[in-house]
Amino acid sequence: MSLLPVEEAYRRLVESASPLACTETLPLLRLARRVLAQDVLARRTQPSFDASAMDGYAVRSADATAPFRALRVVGESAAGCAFTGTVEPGEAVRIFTGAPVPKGADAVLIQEQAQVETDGTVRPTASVDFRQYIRDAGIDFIEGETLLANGTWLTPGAIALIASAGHTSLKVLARPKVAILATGDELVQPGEPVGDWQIVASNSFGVAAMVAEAGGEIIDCGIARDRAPDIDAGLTRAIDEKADIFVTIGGASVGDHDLVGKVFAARGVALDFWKVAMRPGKPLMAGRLDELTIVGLPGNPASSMVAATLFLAPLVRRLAGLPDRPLYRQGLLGAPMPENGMRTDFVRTRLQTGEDGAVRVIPLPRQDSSLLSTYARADALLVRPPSAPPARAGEACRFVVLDEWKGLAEHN
Ligand SMILES: Nc1nc2c(c(=O)[nH]1)N[C@H]1C(S)=C(S)[C@@H](COP(=O)(O)OP(=O)(O)OC[C@H]3O[C@@H](n4cnc5c(N)ncnc54)[C@H](O)[C@@H]3O)O[C@H]1N2
Ligand code: MOO
Repeated sequence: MSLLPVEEAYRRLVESASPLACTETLPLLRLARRVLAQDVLARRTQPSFDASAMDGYAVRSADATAPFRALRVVGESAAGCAFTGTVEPGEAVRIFTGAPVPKGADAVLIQEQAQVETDGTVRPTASVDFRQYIRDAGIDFIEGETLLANGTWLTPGAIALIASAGHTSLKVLARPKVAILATGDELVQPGEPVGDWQIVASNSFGVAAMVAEAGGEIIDCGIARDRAPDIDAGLTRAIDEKADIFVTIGGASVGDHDLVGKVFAARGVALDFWKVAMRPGKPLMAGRLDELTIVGLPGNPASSMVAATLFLAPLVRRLAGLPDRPLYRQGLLGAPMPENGMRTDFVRTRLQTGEDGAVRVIPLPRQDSSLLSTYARADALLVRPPSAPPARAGEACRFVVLDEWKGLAEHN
């Protein structure tokens, strides 16, 4: 099989995917980072009464025009406790922010513009306009109004709006379930004794963190030995647990112990592609087994993380119903780059924002795909297209931010 261009692999694996049909009903405190699976209509009007926007006095605006006369304070309206009488000419009602404006009053005189006399009356020191500092009933929303449409990504603001509109729980899209299986005789779980020739399985944890951030739910299938029945059992578990995506790590290349592809073939996985023209991450595999999407990540740590960044995380976001996040950004090369080979090179880099506001993309010194120390230090992947000619520092380039929080908080 020839190497598939990165863009074509993205089209096939990510762009062809659509949000899951599964929904669940969740309470307000669990709605963060979810996507609505229903329209949200206001169950009430907010505010349901004319409310004061300031602390002061509810007055008739005609009474607050020069020459100012003292007004008799006939009561108090506080938030949650209304004055039920009527403000007559020459009268005022002490009022606080959020409190109902009493009948008769048509403006709020802020207390900074009210002189309290020794006899308890108040004298305006400035005029107030008709309806000044009054929030009209329904100014935020009106009962029955559609506030949020099906498919909306629930931001903290949206969740507050939902609560205000009188809802306690809502229907949202289920999170895609992503089963992750590490493969390899050399792997031990973190915390287990590491024997001769062994290493700690690390990729599954990096990939799981990425999947969770993209809105997925993890099914940890642990480590499979380099034996077909072990890998097969992982796949069976993914199916039994109704995973939407089955991710394998390692065993994707051409070695005698790289069995993932063989197991998939034996199980009837329809392989869409194997091997993408990228470095690192070349032996990436994608296919389907009925409703299950299969993603075979390469084992080298940087390879699996880069492939997961470019394909798996966007796929999870798609299934979760989240908006696509633009992967590629523009910057300037922070160092000269040599001519590139046939695969798109994703170079682990630091980002630096100059005084001119431009983001400079600076390659880290050691790029071997086994190096997690380099990967973890990187902010971004510099994209070097296939066969790119040598480039000078300062030339325009594209890069992929590895972690939105780290990458953008520090550099945009
Ligand atoms: N003759 C060839 N050899 C290789 C080729 C090739 O085209 N021809 N491709 C190379 C490339 S590129 C990559 S990438 C690797 C990927 O190989 P696999 O996907 O089969 O990965 P493994 O061989 O299982 O492991 C590679 C490496 O990564 C370590 N590993 C595996 N899983 C984990 C894990 N969960 N956590 C941490 N580290 C892991 C493993 O111990 C190996 O050191 O193949 C090249 N070879
Ligand atoms: O693609 Mo491999 O990922 O070059 O190390």
